[in-house]
Amino acid sequence: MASIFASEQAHLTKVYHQLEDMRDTLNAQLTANKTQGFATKEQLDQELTLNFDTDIKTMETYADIEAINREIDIVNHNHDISTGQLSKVTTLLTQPYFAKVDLKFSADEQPESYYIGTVGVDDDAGEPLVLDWRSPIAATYYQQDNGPTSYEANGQIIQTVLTGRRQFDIDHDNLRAYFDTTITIEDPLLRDALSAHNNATMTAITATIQKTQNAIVRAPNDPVMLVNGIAGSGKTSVMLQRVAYLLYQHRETLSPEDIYFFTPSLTFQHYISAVLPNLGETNPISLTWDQFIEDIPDLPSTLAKSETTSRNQLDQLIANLDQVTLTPSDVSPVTLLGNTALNTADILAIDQQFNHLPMGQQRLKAVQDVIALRCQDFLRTLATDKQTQDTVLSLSPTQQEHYFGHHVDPQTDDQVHQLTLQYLQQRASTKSQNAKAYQWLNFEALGKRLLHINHLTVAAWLLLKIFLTGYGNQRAKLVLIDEVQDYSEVQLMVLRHFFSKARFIMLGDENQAITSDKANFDALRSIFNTPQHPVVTYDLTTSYRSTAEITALFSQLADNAAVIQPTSVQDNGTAPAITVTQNSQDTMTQLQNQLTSFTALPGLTAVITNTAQTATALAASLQAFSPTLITSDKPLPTTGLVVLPLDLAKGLEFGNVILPDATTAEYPATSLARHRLYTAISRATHHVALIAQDTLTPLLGMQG
Ligand SMILES: Nc1ncnc2c1ncn2[C@@H]1O[C@H](COP(=O)(O)OP(=O)(O)OP(=O)(O)O)[C@@H](O)[C@H]1O
Repeated sequence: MASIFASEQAHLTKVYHQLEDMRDTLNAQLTANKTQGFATKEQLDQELTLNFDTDIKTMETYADIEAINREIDIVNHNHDISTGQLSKVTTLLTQPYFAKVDLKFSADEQPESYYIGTVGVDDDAGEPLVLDWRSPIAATYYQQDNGPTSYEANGQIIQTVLTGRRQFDIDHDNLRAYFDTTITIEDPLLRDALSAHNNATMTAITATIQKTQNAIVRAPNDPVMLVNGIAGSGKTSVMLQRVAYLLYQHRETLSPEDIYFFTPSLTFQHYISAVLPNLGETNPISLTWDQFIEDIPDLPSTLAKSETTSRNQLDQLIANLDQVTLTPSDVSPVTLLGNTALNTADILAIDQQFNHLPMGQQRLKAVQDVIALRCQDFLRTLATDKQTQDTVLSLSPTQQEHYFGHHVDPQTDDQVHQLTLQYLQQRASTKSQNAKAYQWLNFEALGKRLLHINHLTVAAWLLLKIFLTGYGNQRAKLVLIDEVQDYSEVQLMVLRHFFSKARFIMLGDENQAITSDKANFDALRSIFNTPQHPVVTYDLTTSYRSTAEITALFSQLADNAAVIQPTSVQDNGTAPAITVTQNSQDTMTQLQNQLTSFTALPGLTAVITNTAQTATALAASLQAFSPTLITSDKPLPTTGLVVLPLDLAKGLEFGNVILPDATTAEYPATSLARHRLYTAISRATHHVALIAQDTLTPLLGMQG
């Protein structure tokens, strides 16, 4: 054993030196590159004479500029390559690798060893020094199939034999321990990771991704994927690893700006924000549902925020749209610079020109195009107006620059007319947008008329606009929805159609549906299924977050309690503390005692309340503990006490959790309350305490 340790330490030392050499070489290259960059710039300043006197001189000048631009491009390109490489080497210098696989490719050859790290780098000879965890060979580490196994590279299945699988605990160039996981199914690295007390920010799980989780990280790129996993099963962690994996696999075609990530809260966005950067990747575009709505331009403020229209009504509306005939109340006049360019009758007449087409995108696009032409005609006529022409002729030099880009001196009537038209076009396009983007179509009025309702909802307005005009985001390639059980059917319909070209990955746990009227997973599938591409579901049933005792407590509240397993590597913890108090003073004393003991423990302590009002009131009365009251956009502190309502605790975790209002009144015997209690308890990693004044929630009857 000692000799294995010594030889692994020797290998690590060697790799570490190579990495240090690479870092020094890259730094030197970057310095040289910078010097060359300055030299090129100086050359540009000194040598380049801009001469546009004749056509030939102009062409020569352009050729010189082109040549210098090429040199600058080369310098920039070299700079980007060196910076990218340096960032990888720097990442590895904290921990060069975390695992090794020994693979035997043919019976008569010795196994080859591959060291796996957070990123990959090659040595000077172009041989892999450390393999990226996302590389094809690294799949054998995660699949954990000792003996014959295979992996896929460039579309080919490569057969091999896994003869060794070793994990390392490494700090810089210091090997602290190694574990041969072919010998034991224990996962010491996982145990270490789970006993850590870092609650303020989520950390990547690269070294310890489990087999079922790996199947999701490396899953085929199906159009719609649903990860159905119990609390703490690693849904968010796995999905972030998958994003890093997809960005690596599809580097040429997928970039972070193509990915939209729907999160439950801004606090949660802060919580996960470091994971991908630590994996060397840029975060995708993160947004909550509310941010998504706020970003929609032209959304009328009069729309109803709460959803009163059912999916069924919206399905019917969409199905019958092609039969719709526009009426005067459905359209608004088009005004240009304060003048009515087209009134409602004009617009309806244009629509009638296309009545051979069913109502829908094609027809309305045709109407839109004609309206745009008519607006141009209108401006052309306006440009003949003498007074407007005089205004143009008396524009100051600065105004001329603004409207035309240069000074003007029209000589003929025709030139004056042209300039006036240009001037009006400029003003019309910046000041009056209503000829654009179907603003002549009053979706709100149309929706109310068709649905026979007085208040149109945001979702109905959006769906109408999407189906009638093709409105939406067609650039997004991947949409991720975390905590998907908290979306209604109508919200999911909107997202599915708004991001019409995107693949979807949704993560959720029906046990954590903490508000009523949300879509269950059968409904979700019915929204996203297509005949060619049914939703592909992955189940995660092992919970990693909490001690066995806490997992047992929240598991009994699940709809599918039987399938939930605690992870076998979690150390034993302490029993949950459940206290019933007699009066409010007693409750406060219990809470303070519990806080005194919890805040002395490692990790964040959270008081999770059922409502935001209780959180605010409690935070005020617990000043002695210097609590941080978490409001929607606050990041978590690194230590101490936080007080927050359950809806803001979604997706987060805390070392120690207290539920101060575990009463019958707050958590009655309903399935919604059961889901809320399950969600609240499952936020705790190490310790949980429940306090109930008078009567404990009947949902925990067994704990009496
Ligand atoms: N393979 C793993 N290795 C190490 N830690 C893991 C692993 N899988 C999950 N965890 C840890 O378990 C905890 C829960 O993970 P995560 O938040 O991703 O789960 P989740 O299913 O999204 O949770 P929830 O739905 O309850 O909010 C995190 O601390 C995460 O680091």
